[in-house]
Amino acid sequence: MSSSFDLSLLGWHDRLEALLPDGTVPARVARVHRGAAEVLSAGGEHHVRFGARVRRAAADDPVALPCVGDWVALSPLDAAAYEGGRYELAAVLPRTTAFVRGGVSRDSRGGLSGDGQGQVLAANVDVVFVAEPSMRSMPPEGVRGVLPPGKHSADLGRIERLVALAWESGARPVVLITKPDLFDLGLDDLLADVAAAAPGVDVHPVCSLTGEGVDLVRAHLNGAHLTGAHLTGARSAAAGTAVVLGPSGAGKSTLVNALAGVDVMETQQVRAADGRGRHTTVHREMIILPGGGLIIDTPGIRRVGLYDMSDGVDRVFSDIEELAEGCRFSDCGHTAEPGCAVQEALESGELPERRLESWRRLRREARWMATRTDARLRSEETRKWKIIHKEMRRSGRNRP
Ligand SMILES: Nc1nc2c(ncn2[C@@H]2O[C@H](COP(=O)(O)OP(=O)(O)OP(=O)(O)O)[C@@H](O)[C@H]2O)c(=O)[nH]1
Ligand SMILES: [Zn+2]
Repeated sequence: MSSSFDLSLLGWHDRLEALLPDGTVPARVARVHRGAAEVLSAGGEHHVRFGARVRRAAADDPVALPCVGDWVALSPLDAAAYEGGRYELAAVLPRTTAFVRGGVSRDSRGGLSGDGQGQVLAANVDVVFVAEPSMRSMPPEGVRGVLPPGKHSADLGRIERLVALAWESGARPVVLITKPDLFDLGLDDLLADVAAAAPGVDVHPVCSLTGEGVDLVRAHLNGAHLTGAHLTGARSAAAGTAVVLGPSGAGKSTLVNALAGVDVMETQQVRAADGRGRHTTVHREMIILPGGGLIIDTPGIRRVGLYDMSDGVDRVFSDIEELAEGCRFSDCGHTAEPGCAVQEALESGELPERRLESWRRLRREARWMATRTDARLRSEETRKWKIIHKEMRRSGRNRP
């Protein structure tokens, strides 16, 4: 536990300095266990327990629980007070962005307001790389038969969903078209289609095998492209924090290896016949890149595609939202209503049918997710109270 870190390589910047309580030491959470965390401070790696204030806050609202990516304040402990640790985790510094599952909304100023039931999966992520392979052997869901040669099979709906999630978290999405070497013909078409599906989002091809485009990815992490409002005041060269989302076999681990310059993650040989990878496992939750910047990769983040994204959906489909403002009726369903600007755009070809359907599907899904999360939490709550009541009855019986 001795290697030390230059905190700016972990993304520490001046604005955070001002938020640090007196007498505490800054650190970044690399991993969380029950009631404790592994953190990186300038002095090295520490295992720290949550202090009383952190535990109390988390009992009121799980969103207050420290999570991977959090900047935290450590309080020194004297050796007698706590054997086995030199610090305790005294406070979580305000988050700039957060991947949250369930029960939390973002207020108008971008802050998080929990309803006591959400869970933060990763905090202070600046960039979300959405990896989509340039080709794959299987036709997209619902499409039967062999794909015509030269026509790409990128899943635009999936890209839209992941970009929506990125916006929802407060981070900036960047779409990476992986394995471009397997599909040079038609790559321009693919890039154009993806750009149309994710307006306002950078789209780059990146080949982890030849290294082409990897520097561009790195540049997004090294502050060269960091322009988000939440970063104003930050040193321009501050190292960025990223997550990589995308389907299994998209080449996420290979890309992280290429960025890190070493095999931090195990990748498997491509199955030559179909270009699809086999599932690979994660070995570390936070990968610190040599040139600065880091990648957070946790099981929770890997499943993030399943979670709530209602605001993000509105943003990724801002073109449709804008069109809808031109509809005659404010509650227009965009089907057969008179004066529907969305239908007009569809007829003129300005709006692809696929995109409107994707929007409808994701909105339905986001709504369904929200109700399902609520239902699950309600039943968990009921179960918890049943246990508590049972224990109260039992301890009542045992009383002399
Ligand atoms: N041709 C080519 N193959 C690549 C490229 N990048 C990755 N691959 C291969 O694609 C396969 C899958 O890559 P991984 O990095 O394991 O994919 P992943 O997205 O991490 O997959 P999961 O861990 O299952 O989520 C591996 O066999 C890689 O060698 C690329 O740029 N070009
Ligand atoms: Zn309409």
